[in-house]
Amino acid sequence: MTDPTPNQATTEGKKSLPFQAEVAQVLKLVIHSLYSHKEIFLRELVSNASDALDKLRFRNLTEPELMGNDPRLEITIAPDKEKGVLVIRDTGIGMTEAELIENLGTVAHSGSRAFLEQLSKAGTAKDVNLIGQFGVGFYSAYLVADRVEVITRAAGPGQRALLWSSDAQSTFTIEPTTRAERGTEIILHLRPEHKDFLDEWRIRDLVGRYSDYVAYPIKLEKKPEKDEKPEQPEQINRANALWQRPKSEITDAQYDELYKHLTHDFEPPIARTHFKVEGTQEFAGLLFIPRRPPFDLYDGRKPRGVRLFVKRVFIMDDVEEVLPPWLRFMRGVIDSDDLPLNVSRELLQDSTILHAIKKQVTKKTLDLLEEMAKERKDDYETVWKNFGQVLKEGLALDSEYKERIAPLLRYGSSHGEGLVSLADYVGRMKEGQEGIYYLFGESTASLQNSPYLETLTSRGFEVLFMSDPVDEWAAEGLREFQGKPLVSAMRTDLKLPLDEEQKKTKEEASTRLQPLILRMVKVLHDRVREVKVSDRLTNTPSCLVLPDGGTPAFMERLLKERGRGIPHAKRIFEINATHPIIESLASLVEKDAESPKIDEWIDILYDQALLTEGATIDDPNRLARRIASLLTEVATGGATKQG
Ligand SMILES: Nc1ncnc2c1ncn2[C@@H]1O[C@H](COP(=O)(O)OP(=O)(O)OP(=O)(O)O)[C@@H](O)[C@H]1O
Repeated sequence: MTDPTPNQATTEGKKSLPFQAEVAQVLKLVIHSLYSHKEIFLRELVSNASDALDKLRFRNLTEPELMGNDPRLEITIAPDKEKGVLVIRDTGIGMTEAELIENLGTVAHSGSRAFLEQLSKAGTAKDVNLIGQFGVGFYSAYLVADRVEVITRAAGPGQRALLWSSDAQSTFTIEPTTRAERGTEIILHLRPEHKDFLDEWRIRDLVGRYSDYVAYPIKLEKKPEKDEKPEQPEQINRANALWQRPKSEITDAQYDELYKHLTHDFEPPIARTHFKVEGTQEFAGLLFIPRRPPFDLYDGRKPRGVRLFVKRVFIMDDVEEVLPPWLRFMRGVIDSDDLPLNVSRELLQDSTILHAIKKQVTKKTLDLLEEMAKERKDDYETVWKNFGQVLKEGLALDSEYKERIAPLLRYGSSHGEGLVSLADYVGRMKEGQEGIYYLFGESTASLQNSPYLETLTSRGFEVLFMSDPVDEWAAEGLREFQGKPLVSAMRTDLKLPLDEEQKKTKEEASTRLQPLILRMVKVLHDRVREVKVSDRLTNTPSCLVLPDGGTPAFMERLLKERGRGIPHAKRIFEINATHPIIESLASLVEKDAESPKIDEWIDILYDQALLTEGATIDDPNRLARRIASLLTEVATGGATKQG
């Protein structure tokens, strides 16, 4: 490091000093960068001003002479279109000469050093884009200005005002100047192509976007036109970081107002949690659950809605940086005191601080949901109806949180109307019941009449109804609850307990129906994996059940519609030995194995089972013709030929 030597006086009282080599390097990059977000300069300079005000307020506690009789703590932005100059002024701590040289002539602070390390790794100029990923504090002024002047006067009696100036070549100058009040003024001589930063609306927009919650008032000072009277500067930020204040001081209406401001929702949120985490990382959080689903919940774009602030300065609003994707419906604010302001998105992703924050925020969100589920059941049902689908994704995506998500799940059930929790279910389980039965299909209404329920409900076993596309995947992720496995009522391995009598009857039926089973295998061999006697049916003649690892028909169809078709696993065709159709068919096979009716009926039974399973049939017209012909036959009591 080369220490600048403050002894090169040129004209009276004016010193010209070289920048430290690293600063020169940063400046060169800033100036030549093609970085598209040049606007961040304002955020950086306002944040420096806010830091300077923080420092003053803090030191003034023990050195009240610093503030003296000027209690103003504020930031002013003053555009001057005539001169092409933008001024950012604060009434903060200011800088002494030594500080000015140290702070604006060397790279001593963490951000820029890390930036330079990144650069040396990436190989100098080739990666000018890096600058885009990285704020560089004060030097970002040169993104838009070709010359920057800093007028500063350190707080406290007896301090001199100084003017620092540089056009970002290899040197800067310092000279005495006049300034009546303490604080710092950054004067940006904007390059011609960046004169738009002098527009009032542009400044308002940028302050609103990045610095709305900076704790001090940010005022816009308008230069009066020739014949106009000067106006009082107008405050253009809210300066009210509600989340940093104690809960006891905040009303519901204030919380709701902030929520509406952040989300543009016209309804208040259904729930909120406001917390401060202290310890290794310090941050404040204020999270809301919207009453209705935000429009971007399923559109595949990165959801935005939880804003990350560093010391009240907005950094980004990528929900997924602070919460897992299955909590993407949350809205609100996280404000860290530990993250560096000028950290890049890429660095953020690797940041251990951010990982720790994400864990805590996830925990706080789950705490809120749990509390609602226990204490505000009706509201929780609304939350569940709106966001349950998203929350369930967590079962498959994040095994770490499975145990916490499981008690929050709610399903329709054969037990009756309304939603039930897994804990309710387990509490009602029958003796000898091995698992938590569930049935997957298009809607609760269609599931209620499903043949797959027949035996289960007749034995008094409750069955959960799952009708979200994500359910199958989620149930597989969950696998069990309180030691009870989740068992699909459609699966082949249902393992219903059979008593000796039932076992005997089933074996006898299998033997008795063997010729029919063989015939069915012959007719359906390319469509089903196996034909067997069922122990799950009571009123329905036949059904299709899933082999291990098979995907339910509804899901297969959905995936196909989304262009992500998967191979179809052949089903097991189960027949109900006591059903009159099966009995008649079996005796027909015995008496008249040549009858063309046999194969036709088998086809019809198969198509019917497909419909019950929720699948589509290849040729609905053929099925319709066959049913019509069967009915005609019954109606006429004769032998009409089928087509
Ligand atoms: N408005 C100001 N008033 C007083 N001091 C300032 C002001 N602006 C900058 N400084 C001083 O200059 C230093 C360098 O500023 P710069 O923005 O480059 O980095 P930083 O703010 O220290 O670092 P980082 O941006 O990583 O937080 C600051 O640490 C501060 O001491």
